[in-house]
Amino acid sequence: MTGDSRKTFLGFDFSTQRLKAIVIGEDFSVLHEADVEFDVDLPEFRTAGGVVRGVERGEVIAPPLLWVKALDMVMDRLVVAGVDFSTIEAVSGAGQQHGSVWWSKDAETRLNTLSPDEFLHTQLSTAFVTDSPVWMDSSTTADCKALEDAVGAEELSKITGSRAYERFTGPQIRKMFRTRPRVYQATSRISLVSSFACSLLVGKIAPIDLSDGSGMNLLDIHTLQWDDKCLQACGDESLSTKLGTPVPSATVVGPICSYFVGRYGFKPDCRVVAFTGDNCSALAGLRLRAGWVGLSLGTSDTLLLGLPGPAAPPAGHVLAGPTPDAPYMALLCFANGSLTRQNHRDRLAGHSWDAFNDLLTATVRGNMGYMGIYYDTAEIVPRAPAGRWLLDASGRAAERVAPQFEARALLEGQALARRAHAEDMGFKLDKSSRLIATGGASVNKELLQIFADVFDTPVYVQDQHANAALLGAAIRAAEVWSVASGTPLPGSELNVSPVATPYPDHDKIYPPMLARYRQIIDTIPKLG
Ligand SMILES: Nc1ncnc2c1ncn2[C@@H]1O[C@H](COP(=O)(O)OP(=O)(O)O)[C@@H](O)[C@H]1O
Ligand SMILES: O=C(CO)[C@@H](O)[C@H](O)COP(=O)(O)O
Repeated sequence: MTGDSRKTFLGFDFSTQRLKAIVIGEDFSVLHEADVEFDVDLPEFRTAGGVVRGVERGEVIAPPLLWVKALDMVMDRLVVAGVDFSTIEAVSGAGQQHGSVWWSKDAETRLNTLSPDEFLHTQLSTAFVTDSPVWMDSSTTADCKALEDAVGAEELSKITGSRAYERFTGPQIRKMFRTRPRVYQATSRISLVSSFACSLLVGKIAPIDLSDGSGMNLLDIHTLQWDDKCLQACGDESLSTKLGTPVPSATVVGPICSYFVGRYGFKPDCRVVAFTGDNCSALAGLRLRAGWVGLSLGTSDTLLLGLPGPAAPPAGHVLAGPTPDAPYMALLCFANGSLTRQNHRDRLAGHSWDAFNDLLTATVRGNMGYMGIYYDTAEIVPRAPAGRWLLDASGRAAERVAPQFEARALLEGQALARRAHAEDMGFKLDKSSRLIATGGASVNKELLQIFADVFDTPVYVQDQHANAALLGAAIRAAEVWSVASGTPLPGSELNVSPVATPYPDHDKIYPPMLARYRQIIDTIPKLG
């Protein structure tokens, strides 16, 4: 459709299990969508849940070529969906946080000279020196300790907004520097998953944005620059060059590269806006108001809150925010989210969420005293190894428990954990609060009902789209383009609708369970 005057905006989400793409109009309405599920659509990479378990305990990686191949695949699906790429004014994206991409010495040249006649993955087959450690990796406990010893645990939290966490990129870089020095030396640049994905779109190594950059234990969230002490503790003098200078999230990184112009028909002046972390993008997509807390139910479960200024939390994280409305944000992440729910759904009810929900409704709130903690993968909050604890009403380990009690124990246990640790981090929740749920599991009303009862607050979902990170990516592209080009856009307000409100007796059931949850986690083993 040449000469079409519509303006559209493209967003990507390179999340843990899939790559999603969305095209929105000037009013932010959704025009087209496509996605690529890594395990199903790219079986040659042999991922399970989008990742590969490494040989070492706690090691979790993903091959960057998987994401490269997925990009061409999702683009082809957008073509089939009828997208006219010549109307796209700007592109942005989100990526799973903390994962690092290790570029080889010739990567920049390869990115600069991409030919539209060949697939990206054939042209970039030698662009990476190793697989990417991702956010589920928990193999860097020794590096976290070394970083905290070098900087001071509280000082690190003051500077970077987080104590040292296994999945954070600084400790991951330190492990690479320590255990695989040749890989470290052979690396020209280190990207986050978000800035790596952006690099493919701009045909050069794109800068790390400040919001996702705050998930590394390397950035001073006050000065918004790399902190020298943290850099020294994690690598050598070449580390700041390998990372490049971080930029505000609202930066136009460049025009789209000629590969996308030649292959898909983008305009040469289509702008690429810095990509950010998926949770940062979700915060942008949810456009949270005061008192609203975001609940992202993707592979991980996260709680999100906009903050007016930086803070030094004892647990959880404070990041630079992704938009001017949210200069800072609080984030609490639980590793055992949807994949853990899905594993136990398969075990207890077969492959159907409806059958799993039937189990949930076959037992009462409070679950006759059965409580469970299910960590299929090492947990982040609290820091604990994989394990499973199921207790009966008298506090004894329960065995051979009927599936309905297990199903509810799993979900009530998860919701109680989210609430307890949110309180510990200082998330303010009261009757006037709202939880705004997003991500794959936010379509499950039985699950959201449990969160409403445990949190003593109604749960809402966004009307426009179930995936705020993806929508947020396209909205960020539109908003940054609008400012940069001086072209006002009509945009649209966020509409949310209530899907679950607390039952009247919830406050008799869940506060005692919350106290019991705290006692139980005191007794389970901890990482480190
Ligand atoms: N009806 C449902 N109830 C609970 N969870 C669901 C439901 N439908 C999908 N999911 C979960 O959503 C998850 C994917 O969510 P998504 O936000 O796409 O993840 P990510 O962004 O991390 O790749 C799957 O692991 C699946 O278990
Ligand atoms: O580690 C974190 C946040 O700190 C995770 O939330 C990742 O960002 C993965 O996100 P999802 O794929 O689960 O949305």
